[in-house]
Amino acid sequence: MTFIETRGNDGVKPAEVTFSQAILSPSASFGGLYVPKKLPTLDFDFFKAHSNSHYKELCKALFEKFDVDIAEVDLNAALDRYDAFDDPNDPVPLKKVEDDAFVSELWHGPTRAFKDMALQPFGYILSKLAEKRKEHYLIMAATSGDTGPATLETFKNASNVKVACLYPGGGTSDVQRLQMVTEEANNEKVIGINGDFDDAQTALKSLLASDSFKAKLQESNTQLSAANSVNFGRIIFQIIYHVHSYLELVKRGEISLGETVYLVVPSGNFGNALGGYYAKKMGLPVEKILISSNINNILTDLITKGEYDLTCKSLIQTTSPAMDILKSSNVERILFDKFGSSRTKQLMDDLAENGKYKLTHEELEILREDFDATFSSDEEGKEVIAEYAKKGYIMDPHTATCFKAYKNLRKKSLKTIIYSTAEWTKFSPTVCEALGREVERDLDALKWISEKFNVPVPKMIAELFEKPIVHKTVIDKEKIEEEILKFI
Ligand SMILES: N[C@@H](CCOP(=O)(O)O)C(=O)O
Repeated sequence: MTFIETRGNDGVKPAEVTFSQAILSPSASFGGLYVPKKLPTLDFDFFKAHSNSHYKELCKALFEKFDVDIAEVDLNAALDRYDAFDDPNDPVPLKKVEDDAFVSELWHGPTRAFKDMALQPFGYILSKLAEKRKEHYLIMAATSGDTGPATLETFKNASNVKVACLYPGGGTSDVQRLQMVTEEANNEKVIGINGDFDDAQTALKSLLASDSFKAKLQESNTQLSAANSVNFGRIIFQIIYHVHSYLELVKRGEISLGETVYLVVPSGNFGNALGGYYAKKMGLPVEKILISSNINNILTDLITKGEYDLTCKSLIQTTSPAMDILKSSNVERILFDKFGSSRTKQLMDDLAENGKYKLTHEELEILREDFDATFSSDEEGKEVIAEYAKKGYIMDPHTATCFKAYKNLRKKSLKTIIYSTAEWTKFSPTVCEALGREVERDLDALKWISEKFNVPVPKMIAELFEKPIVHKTVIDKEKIEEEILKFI
């Protein structure tokens, strides 16, 4: 399997690269992204053969289909990281919350968010590749709260790798921030910026595309890669759990093989939704992917009106900070898949030059064949948290946004998989507030919810509040490059 570029080729970069090249050097021509040249197909026999497979076996089978240039022994070792999840036999539990709705809990890994599903094995693979090639990499990450901790965790003390993690100062939950600023590994640097996630990700993308920055890194014998979902190494792992959750429904007799389902995906940078889209395109029986957002609802506008307009929006802080994003990376991969590289480049150029683009009526119709979208306010999210807490199910504010999509967007009465992207423990004050109790400190909120609903607080979250703050740097975005170079 080779990978091609969403905005076409500039004649300087190779027009096609292998998987390992794409993940080590994820910046494609004209600031584009790498995508598979041709997606493999998953047929009825594949699904039947894997209806009882362990999650790791399914991963291996999917990697085989993608035919990527990663040694089997390394893939196996990477997948062994799922053994440290809450239940190694079932790393992605599926919980029934309604007769026709099932929550796929993607957060049972070490940092309690879905990012671990991809970043745990991806971190092993990337560091192993670097080691084997005797190369050294700076891995950059921009985070609105969950990617940062997961990146730091997967690469801590890894060989041949350093990490620079950018987070918006004041733009994450306390637990998310503590997960980052208490990280002690000496190959990692955490940098708060005076700005929002879009500023952090814009800085990351411009450094990825900057020849002068890369030349400066070269002086320290270092190359540049990224841990965000701009890197296809993240996306490949984010296809698998969609297939797994579907097969789990079949296994439980909730659906028969071939029956279509809805997927409801809380979305910011769109990597999780893209994984669902690729799974659908490869053959997973999915009726539609329903996108849920918070009031930073640019994805809703795109999918319902065909408009992507940054000029009339500014980023608003919400109680679901991981989705406080307006410049959503992976929409570009969908545009490429639907409309090809020259149209994608045109739309991305429009966005860069004018801050907006508009799809034609026909293009919108094509997009809506696979997607529909809606958004929830913080208040609506809290109502959902309270409603399901009464039934004994505690969820985080990102997952809560999904229920409006589940209730309002389905045109057919099909079974529905709702993706839960983070554990409630990362947002306990919001959950407490939703349940009618005001608390000031995370620790009090964690204790109260845990006792009242008999849900555990994982050790890594409880311990955070005792740990020393290691990373105190908070800078203006103009200083990011300088700060990173000091660390290399
Ligand atoms: N929601 C993310 C933002 C980065 O997304 P990614 O999937 O591209 O890494 C976060 O929580 O950091």
